[in-house]
Amino acid sequence: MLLLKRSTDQHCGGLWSFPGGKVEQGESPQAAAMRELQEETGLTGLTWQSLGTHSFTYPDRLLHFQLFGCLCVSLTSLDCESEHAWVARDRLVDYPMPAANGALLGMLGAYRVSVKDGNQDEDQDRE
Ligand SMILES: Nc1nc2c([nH]c(=O)n2[C@@H]2O[C@H](COP(=O)(O)OP(=O)(O)OP(=O)(O)O)[C@@H](O)[C@H]2O)c(=O)[nH]1
Repeated sequence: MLLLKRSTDQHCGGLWSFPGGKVEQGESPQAAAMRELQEETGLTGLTWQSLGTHSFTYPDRLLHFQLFGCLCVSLTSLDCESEHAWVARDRLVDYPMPAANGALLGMLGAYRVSVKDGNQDEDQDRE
């Protein structure tokens, strides 16, 4: 899984978060996820899966999340402004994240990845 370290001037600054951001007017949640991934990491995601929705209230804002999983098959375009880390699913707990992410991590349990490559199913390690 790809995590980005939030800059100190952002909401939840200094914590690790998934690539993402706010949906713009007239944009679908998946289109927003694809755009934010591209803007924040330079990557293009494939085989997008919706993993569910979650609402969380911070002291200063109410947020509605829609979480997607995708594969990033080619990493040659990786270009993150912020510090980033590729983290195995079972190590995500080692990275301090915003309070809302507790539930998001639970939703990742529904994410199953396999890439059809000829007759073989391969596990993909860049989620
Ligand atoms: N991208 C992202 N945002 C998260 C996560 N968890 C979480 O609580 N948030 C919150 O979701 C909100 C939207 O994220 P964002 O700040 O990245 O969105 P953005 O890039 O469109 O906004 P900006 O351009 O104003 O910084 C923020 O309040 C952020 O703290 C997460 O895992 N990833």
